[in-house]
Amino acid sequence: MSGRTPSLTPPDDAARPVRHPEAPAPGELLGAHYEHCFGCGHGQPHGLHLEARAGDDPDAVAITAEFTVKPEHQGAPGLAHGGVLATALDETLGSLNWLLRVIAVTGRLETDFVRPVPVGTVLHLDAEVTAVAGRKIYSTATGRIGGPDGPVAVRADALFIEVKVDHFIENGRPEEIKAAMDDPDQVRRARAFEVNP
Ligand SMILES: CCCCCCCCCCCCCCCC(=O)SCCNC(=O)CCNC(=O)[C@H](O)C(C)(C)COP(=O)(O)OP(=O)(O)OC[C@H]1O[C@@H](n2cnc3c(N)ncnc32)[C@H](O)[C@@H]1OP(=O)(O)O
Repeated sequence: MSGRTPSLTPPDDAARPVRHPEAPAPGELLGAHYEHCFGCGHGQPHGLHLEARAGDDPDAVAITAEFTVKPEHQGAPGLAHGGVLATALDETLGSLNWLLRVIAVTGRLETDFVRPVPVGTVLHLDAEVTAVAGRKIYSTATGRIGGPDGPVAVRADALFIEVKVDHFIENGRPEEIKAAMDDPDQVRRARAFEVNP
């Protein structure tokens, strides 16, 4: 059974998350935040190509996402690699921050693997921010198989930490940082760094 560690439990004075007024509308596809992202980028041939959508409840900071397990995502024969499934959860949880319009990175990700996930399966994910305390964003995600209401195969609790854009500029490899910053498309440039255009 899942036993969440104390650092994933929001403090008593944590705030309810608030969807940014300019967040994507309920049901809207989020698209890739960065074309070379392993989780969502369209320019990554072996990536997950995860497609995330803003959740239907306008009062919740929530999203849904889908990821199809391909042969290149195997661990055991015919089954998804656990690390790939954790990546799908991480990417889905990371996409939530676009609804808050906050730049944040994963600090902690705790994953339960409940059922094996065969190649060819569509993993139906849903994720929600549960609380915000200063720079700390608490969120949770579930992945189901056989349909959006199917049995749970994976789930995760996470703590994301808000960072400044300097986090990427100071730590990323200069070639990719320069290419992302030089992108003439303002919205794409902003999304690569998950900031307001
Ligand atoms: C050109 C390309 C551009 C691309 C632009 C992309 C931009 C859009 C990104 C979206 C991407 C999506 C993809 C999926 C999301 C990833 O996979 S992100 C990648 C994986 N994550 C990382 O690389 C993070 C690596 N870690 C770090 O850089 C640093 O440890 C962190 C997380 C920034 C924290 O360091 P810090 O800012 O010095 O924070 P610190 O003061 O230590 O801690 C702040 C608070 O958080 C708590 N905390 C920090 N870490 C932890 C932890 N691991 N566990 C528990 N508590 C923690 C501290 O206890 C502290 O709590 P309080 O004392 O305030 O109560």
